[in-house]
Amino acid sequence: MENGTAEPVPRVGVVVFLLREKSVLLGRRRSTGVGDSKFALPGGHLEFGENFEECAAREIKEETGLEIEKIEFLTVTNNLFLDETKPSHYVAIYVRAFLKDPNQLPQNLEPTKCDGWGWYEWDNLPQPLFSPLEKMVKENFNPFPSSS
Ligand SMILES: CC(C)CCOP(=O)(O)OP(=O)(O)O
Ligand SMILES: [Mg+2]
Ligand SMILES: [Mg+2]
Ligand SMILES: [Mg+2]
Repeated sequence: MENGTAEPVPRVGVVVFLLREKSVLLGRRRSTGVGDSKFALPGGHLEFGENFEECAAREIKEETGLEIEKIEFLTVTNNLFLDETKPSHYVAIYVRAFLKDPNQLPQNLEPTKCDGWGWYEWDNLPQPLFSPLEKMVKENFNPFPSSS
């Protein structure tokens, strides 16, 4: 069917593994959409005209106030949320990044969408995880540079 109807279409999200030593930044989502009350990486919808790095930096700034650098593409996953009250379909572009200032603290700038941000050891992640991240962890995905 043509897209003129209210038919849902796949959307693109850029999701950021913001790394600090052996930890990643996670926040518990308060979402009217997908992943409500699950721990998830920061990130969001790719907006028209952005490249992946621009989207990552913008979403991190919007959500946490943090300035990031060394943004690098890692992988892409196809995520179907067909059982949700409002079915959705996201292609998730995963990047990793680092803090420009390692001492900068995250702020919760969107308290209606997130309970707050925290650094969590990759080997000791909180539960429950947002399903796309849960799947990557179960498949032993490693977001860290090989040298680390
Ligand atoms: C679900 C995810 C892969 C893409 C959308 O992320 P999000 O709901 O955090 O989007 P926004 O930050 O843009 O509101
Ligand atoms: Mg956002
Ligand atoms: Mg977001
Ligand atoms: Mg957004």
